[in-house]
Amino acid sequence: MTRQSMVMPEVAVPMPPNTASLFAYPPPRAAPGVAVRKKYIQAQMDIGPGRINGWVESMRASSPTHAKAAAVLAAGAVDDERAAWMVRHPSALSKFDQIVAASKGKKIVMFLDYDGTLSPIVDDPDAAFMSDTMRRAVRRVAKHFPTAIVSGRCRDKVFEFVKLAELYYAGSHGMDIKGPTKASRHNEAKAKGVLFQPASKFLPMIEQVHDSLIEKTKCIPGSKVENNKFCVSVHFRCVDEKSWSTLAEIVKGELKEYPKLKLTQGRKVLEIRPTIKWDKGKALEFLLESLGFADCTDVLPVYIGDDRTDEDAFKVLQKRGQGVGIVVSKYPKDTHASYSLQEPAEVMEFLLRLVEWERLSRARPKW
Ligand SMILES: O=P(O)(O)OC[C@H]1O[C@H](O[C@H]2O[C@H](CO)[C@@H](O)[C@H](O)[C@H]2O)[C@H](O)[C@@H](O)[C@@H]1O
Repeated sequence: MTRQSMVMPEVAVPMPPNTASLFAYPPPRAAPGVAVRKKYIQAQMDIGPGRINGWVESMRASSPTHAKAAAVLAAGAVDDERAAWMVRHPSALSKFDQIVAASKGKKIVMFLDYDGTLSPIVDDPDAAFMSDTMRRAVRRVAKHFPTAIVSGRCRDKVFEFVKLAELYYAGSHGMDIKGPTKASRHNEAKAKGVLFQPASKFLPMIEQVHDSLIEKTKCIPGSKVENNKFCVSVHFRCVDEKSWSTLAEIVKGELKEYPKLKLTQGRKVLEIRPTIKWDKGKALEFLLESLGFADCTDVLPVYIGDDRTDEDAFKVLQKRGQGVGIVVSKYPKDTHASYSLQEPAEVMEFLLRLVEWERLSRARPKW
């Protein structure tokens, strides 16, 4: 494997210090000193067993309300920070030619997160529908490149949203992987029929936790507990901030009873999952291997995602020195991705450009 196959923006700007965690926007630019900023970054790390105040701070930082972030942007308060971030993580659209040039002689394999990447973030997780135009774009991508959806959601649920049988699906943050059920020209590879569930022994435990949390959170208006099969999501997007500490106490209390489970955090969601060493990054590696690209230099994995859990996949690409990581975000955030796109609409534009480029390059005479 050569370092040359990792596609980095041409601008030679060093990565920011590796804090290993993704932090949300807006950072406290007006903060007078390092201490405040440190506290802010700390609050964004995965929640440890610490005090409830720390939990609540972390919950607050997990995803800014769009109104708040937009207001800060409108005030021009973070223009410099954003411009600097865009230099380090340029738009995958503006650097499209650079990205496709790097794919010369290589097979592109596409990995797509679902929420916040293919569908916009909405209040009700059950209503995070994907538009028909996005579905058409993903279908077209999958005609040209092996394509996988990698999501924190239960695999069946994400399939209900995406509805494309020709794709690979990795649900429960990669803990539930299944190959396509519909034939396509990429399916002859070894991944056909693959089913991989490294956390299957946790299924009864997750069921118990889910049922118990449904009961215990009934008293908190707006909270929602989602069964993602091998993990449980506790949503607080619609919970009044005054009740966040109560919700955190409940989740913390539940975790105490299950030392084999741990807590991570997504966008306004607390996620309980097995302590096994498996994540979206491992799922990406597993799928590449299943597709027959384990130690190949002629493959270019492209991973697009918006969440902290997608950072595990970006880190894998970085470590392999291979591929293109694209973070979906309107706001600066600490990331291991090389490029950025602002929102699902831009993701769609990128996917369609890729399809068009592939179509034209096939038609082009090769001399
Ligand atoms: O890996 P992903 O596909 O990005 O899934 C991560 C979580 O996404 C969903 O929650 C998020 O989107 C919801 C709908 O827009 C939003 O209401 C919620 O606040 C977000 O956290 C999903 O419901 C979770 O189960 C996933 O873990």
